[in-house]
Amino acid sequence: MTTSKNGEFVRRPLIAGNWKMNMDHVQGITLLQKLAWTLDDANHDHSRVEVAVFPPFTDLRGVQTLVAGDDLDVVYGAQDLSQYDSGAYTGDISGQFLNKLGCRYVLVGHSERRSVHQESDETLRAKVEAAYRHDLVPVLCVGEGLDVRQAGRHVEHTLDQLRADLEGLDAAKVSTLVVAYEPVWAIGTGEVAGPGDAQEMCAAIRAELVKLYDEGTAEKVRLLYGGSVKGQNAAAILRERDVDGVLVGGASLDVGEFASIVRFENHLVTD
Ligand SMILES: O=C[C@H](O)COP(=O)(O)O
Repeated sequence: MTTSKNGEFVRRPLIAGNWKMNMDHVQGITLLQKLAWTLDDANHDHSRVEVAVFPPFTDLRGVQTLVAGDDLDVVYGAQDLSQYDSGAYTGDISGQFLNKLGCRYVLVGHSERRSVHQESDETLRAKVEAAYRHDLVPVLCVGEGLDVRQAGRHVEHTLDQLRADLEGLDAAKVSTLVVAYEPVWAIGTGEVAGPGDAQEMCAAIRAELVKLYDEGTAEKVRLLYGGSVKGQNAAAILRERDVDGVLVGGASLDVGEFASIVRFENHLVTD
């Protein structure tokens, strides 16, 4: 996490909670309400560290109503979107609908979409474009599996995904992008990549963005790490220069744990 001389963050950190297929719309509201109270009690400064949740589609209307009704500073996004805007695509959700539900972000290419739903880079590129068409900020997820890591090809593999999914996208759009590096072997396994691994990949991604675009653009892109992040390891990861936030799965379902990740600055000195 890069800070300027006066202690301000150069890029506003983003702490994102991906609820995956957990929390029905009633449970989701309760979870979000408790999170907001907990952060309020801790006097969390949302203008300094942004907090986003990614509930299932069926929760989004309830989340929108709660956020608007209680004037919460927590923002939210969807876990996926269709590459198409409307039409005969049974089961798919248009970015237009997500925009109307007040979503700021949308996950694109989460490893569970790539593996369970076989989403190709071509599809993901179209989804990134669809997100921008509907004023949603894509959180593009990239990362390698265990076999690739063991073969020592993790950087090459992850940068290949990045290039493929961003092909044709202009610098103005990319400057608002969020990229989440999630090594698949660390997702939901308790196996967390070390802060050094997170930094190595985030630095490589930023260097690649400089090559593809320019330094000014690359410096604006926020890079997150995801994979078994908990309250106890978040600060060490977030201390790394090129890591601008975290994408949290399991621990985002536990209010105390997630709030402690959001409040990582409290642990920066002691960890
Ligand atoms: O989207 C979140 C990631 O898949 C990480 O999940 P996890 O924190 O449960 O390992």
